[in-house]
Amino acid sequence: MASATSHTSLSLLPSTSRSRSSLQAVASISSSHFQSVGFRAPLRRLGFSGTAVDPLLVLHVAAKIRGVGIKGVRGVVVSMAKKSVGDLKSEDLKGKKVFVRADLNVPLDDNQNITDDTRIRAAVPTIKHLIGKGAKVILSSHLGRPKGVTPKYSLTPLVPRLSELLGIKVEKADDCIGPEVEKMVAALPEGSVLLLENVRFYKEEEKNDPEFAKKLASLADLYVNDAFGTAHRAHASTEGVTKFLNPSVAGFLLQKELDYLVGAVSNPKRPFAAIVGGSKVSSMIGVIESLLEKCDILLLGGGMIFTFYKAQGLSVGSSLVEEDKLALATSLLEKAKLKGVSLLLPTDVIVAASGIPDGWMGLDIGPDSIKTFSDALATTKTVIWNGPMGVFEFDKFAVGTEVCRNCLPGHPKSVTSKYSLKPIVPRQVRTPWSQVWKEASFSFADLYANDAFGTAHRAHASHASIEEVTKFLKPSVAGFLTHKVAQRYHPMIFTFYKAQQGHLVGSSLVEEDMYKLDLATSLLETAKSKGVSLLLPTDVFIIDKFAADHANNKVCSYALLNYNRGLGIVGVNINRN
Ligand SMILES: Nc1ncnc2c1ncn2[C@@H]1O[C@H](COP(=O)(O)OP(=O)(O)OP(=O)(O)O)[C@@H](O)[C@H]1O
Ligand SMILES: O=C(O)[C@H](O)COP(=O)(O)O
Repeated sequence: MASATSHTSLSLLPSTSRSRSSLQAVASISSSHFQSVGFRAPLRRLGFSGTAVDPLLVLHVAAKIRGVGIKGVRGVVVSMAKKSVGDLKSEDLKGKKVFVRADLNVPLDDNQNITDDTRIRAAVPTIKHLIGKGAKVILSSHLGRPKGVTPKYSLTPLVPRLSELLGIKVEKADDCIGPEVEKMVAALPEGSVLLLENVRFYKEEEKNDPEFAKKLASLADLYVNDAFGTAHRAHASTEGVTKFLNPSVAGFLLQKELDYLVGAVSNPKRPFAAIVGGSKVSSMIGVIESLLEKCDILLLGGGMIFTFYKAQGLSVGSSLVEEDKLALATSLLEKAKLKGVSLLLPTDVIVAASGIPDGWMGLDIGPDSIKTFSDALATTKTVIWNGPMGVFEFDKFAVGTEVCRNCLPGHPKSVTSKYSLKPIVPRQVRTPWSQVWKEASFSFADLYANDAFGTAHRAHASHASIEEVTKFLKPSVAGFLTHKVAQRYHPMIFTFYKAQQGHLVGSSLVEEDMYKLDLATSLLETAKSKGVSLLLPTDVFIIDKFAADHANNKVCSYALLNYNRGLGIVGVNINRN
């Protein structure tokens, strides 16, 4: 696929020579990767050639497939010897007080509404099983990372949804230990649930303080851990309590995830890839070392990559670096080589200006890396994933994580992850949102005006109130603000694209008359003859399904807007036929 213009470097970063020299136009990623995402942050190519683009990858993977084919491994799920809640008999549970640690760390909006209840729903089978057998469930969780008692991290907003899903009225305590809680526990009838307050309101929780663990344990007769998302933490309510409660067993969710994980790691369908991201290499040393023994391809992303870059002598600006782990990074790279594991580091990153004047921070992997990673993932049969590729909490740095997620083999079943991707999957994507919105919201109005210019680029998948609504309300018109800005950033580039034979412009604004097309061609030629570097964006941010249906889609002016702001132009390549 070629781009609209030559791959000229665009100097869009602030005027430090280092920045200039390292920024290039994005040109090599297929549009399908970007149908639903948009880049609006600068890109920096890192030139990390040592391990990133691995020409031997295909051969290596083919060799692994041949090697493994002989063993004939087929996606075996290995059962853990650990006891689970399903192993407990009715007589073990009837009338018993069961301390259930779940991970109810759900996202809440500013009004304390749950924006994604996946974790609550995931906890339900275990709780229902227990109450169905006459147990008294003492339900515990953390929410967020509070420092002391913090009302906005109270578990109270979860009570209605929990009650609804369980079909019983869930009681809620204002604390998680102490005489009041003990009283409430004593009053619990069989088959009921008492939700304790956020266990992290006590600093002793994260410190795994034995006294605190003992107090929690004293509330119950036995223990069930179903908090998979928190299973990597040795906290009082996850690890500490097990020293005081017997039996201590896994809940259904934890058991299921462990089965997948153990199956995936000990007996993977090959090629077997591991994706390790997140913020720090220090917290992943053990994971990486152990994965190097097992996997064929190791993809590294997130903040930890900068320690690897720095260890290779590359400049990393103000990005996250663990200075004391440079030697470790080098040794991990060497170990990968030794073990024949294709260790892929991103070759480019998306950067953001930081408060430090001369600094930039790498906050997501860039398009080239995404392409490399996607290609690598396309060859695999098993993937385990821990940690995001970038600062996914911000839309513009969530792209690497999101695109990799979409490339997973057999997505989503073959994946096991400590790191849940659900916070970055817009809720509407997972529900039949067009139907929901059609019935719920759009029926309120007779016609529609969109004046949300700042959100105008959001038509791709998730924002029904911007694009989907227009299918149900006629007329749908621009508000004054949207109209004004659209006029100002008149996307003339598409006339130039069209004038260059063969470029697809979808439904973008083109001045079709031959005069304008000829004019555009002659301007391009004049620029050439005068030796002027006429730079057109090599890619643009589009709305709607550009790749699927070029004819009926529009290309928005965001690239130009960003160009004018000096923010960089990244997004979807302009295709040639
Ligand atoms: N390039 C980056 N620079 C800084 N932070 C990053 C980068 N990429 C990802 N992150 C951050 O990493 C975090 C996730 O990392 P991780 O899974 O290690 O969790 P953590 O909470 O940081 O660490 P832990 O769970 O070990 O306490 C996310 O909050 C994400 O914003
Ligand atoms: O959301 C999560 O990753 C889990 O609930 C664990 O939360 P934590 O990272 O704050 O321990």
